[in-house]
Amino acid sequence: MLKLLILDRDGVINYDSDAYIKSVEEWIPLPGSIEAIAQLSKAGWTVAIATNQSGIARGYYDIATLDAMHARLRTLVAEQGGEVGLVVYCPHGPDEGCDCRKPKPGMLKIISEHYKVPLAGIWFVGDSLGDLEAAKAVDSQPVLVKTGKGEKTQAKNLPVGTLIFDDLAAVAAELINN
Ligand SMILES: O=P(O)(O)OC[C@@H](O)[C@H]1O[C@@H](OP(=O)(O)O)[C@@H](O)[C@@H](O)[C@@H]1O
Ligand SMILES: [Mg+2]
Ligand SMILES: [Zn+2]
Repeated sequence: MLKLLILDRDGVINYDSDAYIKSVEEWIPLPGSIEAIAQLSKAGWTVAIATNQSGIARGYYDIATLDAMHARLRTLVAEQGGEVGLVVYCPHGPDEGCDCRKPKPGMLKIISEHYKVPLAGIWFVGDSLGDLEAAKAVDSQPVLVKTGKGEKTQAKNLPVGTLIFDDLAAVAAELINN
C-alpha cells in the first residue's frame, strides 16, 4: 500500500504568523522542512498537505498568491530531488460552516479518496489542536510538532495517543529509520 503522510502547512513546513502568511515573500520554510519532505519522498513516502487558509475568505491574499506559495514549495523540494503530493486547502472563514476547515476532517478525506488509501493510522502532522482533532476524527494518527504554534498547543488537552516531535525533520527521521 502507498506510504502516505499528511502535513499541515503553516507552522509545520513554513514559519507561521498571527498576521497570516499573505505573500510568497512571507512564506519562509522552517529549518530542515524542505529537506525532510524531500528525504521522505525519496524514501517512497507520498507527502500530501491539508491547510486552513481563511486568509482567502478574509481578503488578505488571493488564490493566485496561495498557488504561488505552493509552486515555491514544490520547486524547493524538487531541487532536493523530492516531490510534493496533493495540496488541499480550505479557503473558507470560520463562520461559513464548510466541511473542509479543520478541525473538521474534510480535507483528510479528500486526500484519502484521491490516493485510495484509508485514513486509519495515517500520520497527520500539525501544530494546532484543530489539526490533531481532525486526525482523531477519522482515526488517523495525530502528530504534534513543536514548531509554529506547537509549543502552545502542547500545553492544551491533546487527543489521546498524540505523538510529539520537535519538528518535521524529527518526524521524517522517525518514519525513514523505523
Ligand atoms: O496551519 P495551517 O492550517 O496550514 O494554516 C493556518 C493559517 O491559515 C492561519 O490560521 C489562522 O487561524 P484562523 O483560520 O483565523 O482560525 C491563524 O492561526 C493564523 O496565524 C494562521 O496563519
Ligand atoms: Mg498550522
Ligand atoms: Zn472549507
